[in-house]
Amino acid sequence: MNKAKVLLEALPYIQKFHNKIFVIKYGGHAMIDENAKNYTAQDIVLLKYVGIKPVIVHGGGPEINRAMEKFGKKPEFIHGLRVTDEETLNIVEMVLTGKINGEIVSRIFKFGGKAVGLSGKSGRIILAKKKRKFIEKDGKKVEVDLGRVGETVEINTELLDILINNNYIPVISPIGIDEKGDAYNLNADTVAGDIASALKAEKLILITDVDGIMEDINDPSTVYKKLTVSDVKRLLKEGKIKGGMIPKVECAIKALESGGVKSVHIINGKIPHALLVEIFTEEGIGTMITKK
Ligand SMILES: Nc1ncnc2c1ncn2[C@@H]1O[C@H](COP(=O)(O)OP(=O)(O)O)[C@@H](O)[C@H]1O
Ligand SMILES: CC(=O)N[C@@H](CCC(=O)OP(=O)(O)O)C(=O)O
Repeated sequence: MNKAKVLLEALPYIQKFHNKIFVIKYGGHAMIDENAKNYTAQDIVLLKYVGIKPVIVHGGGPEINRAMEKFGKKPEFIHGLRVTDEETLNIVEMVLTGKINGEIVSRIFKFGGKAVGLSGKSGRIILAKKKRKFIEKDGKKVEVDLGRVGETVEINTELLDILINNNYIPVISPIGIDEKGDAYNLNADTVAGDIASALKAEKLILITDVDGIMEDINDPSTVYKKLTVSDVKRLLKEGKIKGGMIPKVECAIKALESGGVKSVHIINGKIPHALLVEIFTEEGIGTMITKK
């Protein structure tokens, strides 16, 4: 394709999204190598340069697993949530806030962007409380103790508004704080959805390691380009959406139905510049979910 044509195709989208907030959740599975990390950071910087306001929420599940193993601890998950004892919480904060957050900030800086690294504790962005989790056992609902796993009580946008309005790119780790000042480990997808709703974001973009939501999880050619909330609810009921994709679509539904977010996108961070292709082309590259 003619290079100028490619750029011109982006023009209506650049106009449409000027000054709009995009919350981008950068998942641990998408942070695979230097190239993939560079593409994502470059795309975020370009979004900022064309007048979009990106806000980054990151995960880092695989790196937390590796760190836990180094400390002789075995990662354990219940319905996709990491069982988090005190020692694990320290490892989670060390890896997410202490390492990955700073790396993303540096990489954005390397490509010309001004990012500010924060945990959800900073400025009390994520007011959290302990999450109570119930599972089905022998046909009965029983409570399981996930330790220091939290859920959002409230997102405080004050600090984020200041940063966004002064042209910074906030980069947030999914650690919350409760009224007493205790820290909690939260699922990064859920946090991204909550922050997107609180900021009244135009888009919530989830960067992961699969091409989008697939009809058949083993066949990438079955990726859905566009889905509505009711399509997603049907796929959930049919058991076609599993594992780590469940919290993603749950937060997508919540952000679209009650958060005022216009669209949620699930894209593959391993594809070069997937973010730009999804946002600035008609056909996109991943799955776009809308309310109707
Ligand atoms: N219908 C589906 N379409 C695509 N992926 C699916 C589907 N159902 C389950 N998945 C799984 O969800 C995973 C993405 O979630 P997860 O591993 O938690 O990613 P991340 O670390 O990026 O948050 C995929 O790798 C895939 O195995
Ligand atoms: C409670 C809980 O499970 N928290 C997650 C936080 C990181 C995360 O969500 O990372 P990904 O997006 O890379 O999966 C965890 O400890 O792994």
